[in-house]
Amino acid sequence: MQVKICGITDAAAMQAAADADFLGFVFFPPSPRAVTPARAAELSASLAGGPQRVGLFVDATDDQLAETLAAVPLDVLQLHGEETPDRCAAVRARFGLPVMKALGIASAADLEGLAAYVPHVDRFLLDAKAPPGAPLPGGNAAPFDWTLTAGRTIPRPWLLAGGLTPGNVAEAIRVAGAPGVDVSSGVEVSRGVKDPDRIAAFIAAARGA
Ligand SMILES: O=C(O)c1ccccc1N[C@@H]1O[C@H](COP(=O)(O)O)[C@@H](O)[C@H]1O
Repeated sequence: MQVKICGITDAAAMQAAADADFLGFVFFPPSPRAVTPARAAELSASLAGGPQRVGLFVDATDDQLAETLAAVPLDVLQLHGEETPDRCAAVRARFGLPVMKALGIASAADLEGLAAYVPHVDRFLLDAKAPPGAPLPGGNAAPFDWTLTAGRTIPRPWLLAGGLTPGNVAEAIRVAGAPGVDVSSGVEVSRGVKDPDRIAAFIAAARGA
């Protein structure tokens, strides 16, 4: 079971998430979890081995990606906007890093859309679609119907995201058949502020599922 804790902004959250497989830094300024590349580098400096560092970008330009990567070493690029398969291929080729493509899922038809991405991405992150009027394309504490992925073969490694919490993650894994999970809001005390105890509880619940 792979676990990603997304939207890390402080050292206490970094420490609590040290047992996760992936840590996410949000490089999308409108997010309450956004960090500068310099801040992410500072936080990363305390990481000896351990989780892979994921940079979350939303329709980023090559310049933004290059500037970020010049400041902070990242292991995975999470593309959480409207990036097309061709754009994923171009990012992967130019920056030489694994690409995790986030896609909003609301129906079985949305899952059919994964096929076009398969040759160009290394992993999927299946999230809810942003609720109407939401200011962010993700990180909205919104779940999708977990039965949509039940019994289906997803043609790449994948993480389940959207509205997960320490209290529902075990059930989500069971129903969705997910091999990994990703959380942001569900381990926060207030929007954008992570709670180390909830992070630890989430990792334990996911691993125990
Ligand atoms: O977390 C954010 O602020 C964010 C901003 C823009 C795009 C994606 C974002 N977060 C990602 O969304 C999933 C689901 O979040 P939540 O657990 O429902 O709050 C999260 O795991 C991030 O990968």
